[in-house]
Amino acid sequence: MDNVTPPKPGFRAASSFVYDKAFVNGEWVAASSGKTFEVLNPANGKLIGSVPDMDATDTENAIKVAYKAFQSWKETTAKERSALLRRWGELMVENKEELSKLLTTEMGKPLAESAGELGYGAGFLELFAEEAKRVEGDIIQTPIKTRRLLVLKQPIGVSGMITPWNFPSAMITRKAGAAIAAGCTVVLKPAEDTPYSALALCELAKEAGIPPGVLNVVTCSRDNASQVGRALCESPLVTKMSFTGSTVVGKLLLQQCASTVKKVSLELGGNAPFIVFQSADVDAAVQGAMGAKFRCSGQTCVCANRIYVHESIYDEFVQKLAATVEKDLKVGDGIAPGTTQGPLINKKAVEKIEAHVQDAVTKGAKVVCGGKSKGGNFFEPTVLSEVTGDMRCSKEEIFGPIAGILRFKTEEEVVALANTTSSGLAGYFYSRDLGQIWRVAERLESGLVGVNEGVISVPDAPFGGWKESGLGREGGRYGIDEYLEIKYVCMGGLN
Ligand SMILES: NC(=O)C1=CN([C@@H]2O[C@H](COP(=O)(O)OP(=O)(O)OC[C@H]3O[C@@H](n4cnc5c(N)ncnc54)[C@H](OP(=O)(O)O)[C@@H]3O)[C@@H](O)[C@H]2O)C=CC1
Ligand SMILES: O=C(O)CCCC(=O)O
Repeated sequence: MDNVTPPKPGFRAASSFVYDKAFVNGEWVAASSGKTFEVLNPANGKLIGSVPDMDATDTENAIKVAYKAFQSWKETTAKERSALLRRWGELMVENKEELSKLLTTEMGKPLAESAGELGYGAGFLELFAEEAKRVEGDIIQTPIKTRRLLVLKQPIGVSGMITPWNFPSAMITRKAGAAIAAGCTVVLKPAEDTPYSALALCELAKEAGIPPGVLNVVTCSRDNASQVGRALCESPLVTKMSFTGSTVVGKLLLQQCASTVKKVSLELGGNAPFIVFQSADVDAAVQGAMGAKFRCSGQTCVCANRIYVHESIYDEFVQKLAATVEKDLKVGDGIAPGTTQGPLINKKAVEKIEAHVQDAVTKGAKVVCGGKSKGGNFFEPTVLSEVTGDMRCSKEEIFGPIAGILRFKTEEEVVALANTTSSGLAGYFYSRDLGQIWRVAERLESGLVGVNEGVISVPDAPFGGWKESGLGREGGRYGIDEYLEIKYVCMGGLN
């Protein structure tokens, strides 16, 4: 593997954050095959650069490095790990402007959203810097006088991670921050579309003083993703696997992890209901739907997917949502000032959204606004009325800027409809009836519930899904548990 000299540390321009090698053992390395793959800007199709197309052999090498580093990293104190994580987070904030430009360039979301993601991502490092010091064991009351019963919490070991393109920075710190705080080491594969944000984070981790081998990033193309994933899932040296992405890939990785009985965290697809009850403040619900639906051009796993509106306020809601979409949303290159809707990630995503609109219209939905591609990877933010449960946009995760609006009559009916899917990530509802707020919050079958709020993610709260939306929790004080093993120690022979 040939090493390259990275640019000098300190505050710098976005272009100097473009690292074109993978990061293993604190060094910038090429793929052992010498192969690379191209990364394109989704807004204009222009080449950003090329990064190593690593394979199973490179991954196994990175795993060995991480395993070796784990032997010393697990012996560090929580205070030491905390200080390094805190500095890593501070560096993200200090370089937020330039990192945001890089993120927008490779992923497409508007600059303001990229800056928001950088702040959110740095927030996980701050949080886990604090939580590192709160990993505490227990001394249990003993039922036998000559014994003392202790519970220790220890780092689980080398943690494999696979992250998606929609949050190329925050999904890394949400996972790696928790693992490193717990005393684990990391081998991470970012998405093919967005390796640069991951590599920039490696440089900042190095600058923060995180030792070689603790954080390793293996880049690869979509063609190599399955062999890299398999190497992580099947390695006996990797004792934890964490994935964010589609449900279909999550299920595959879960099967692969069975061979070594790894602890697995999965953050998978959603199909979030967004319910507007009769008592709701309709204007507030419209604003909530704008955030829940159109953030990241609809490409988040917690985006509102099925918008159920009570029949008595249906027409008012549809008209107000469409008017707000037309007034407030501007499609364009995320780098351009004023853009609120960047491109979708690639052509395949645009084709999927077009197919959803066509399917809905064929089955009786009406296009209230939008509905068409705008060329390249751009798609008009779209509001569809008269949507029904048999349409693809109700049954599948849309992952794009289509707001499909369904009618309902009763609370009982809509809660049952909301819970009909195999997904259970996020759910939202607007109501001013206190009894209803408690009932519905408790009855929705999802890991996250927004009550009179459309954007609810914060580093401090647990994030994760029920049913086929996932396993485990990230963020908050719960996130670090995923990277810890519990050990019961029985001390006997005492008088
Ligand atoms: N929960 C969430 O936040 C996300 C949900 N999705 C859902 O998935 C749909 C498709 O998006 P897509 O990007 O294809 O999602 P994927 O699940 O394919 O991608 C997520 C990550 O998994 C990797 N990956 C893909 N196939 C494998 C494999 N066989 N073994 C190991 N790793 C693999 C990807 O690598 P590579 O990029 O190289 O393919 C990427 O790093 C979206 O429309 C959306 O519905 C997508 C992204 C995030
Ligand atoms: O789409 C995702 O996987 C992450 C959602 C971002 C968030 O709200 O944390």
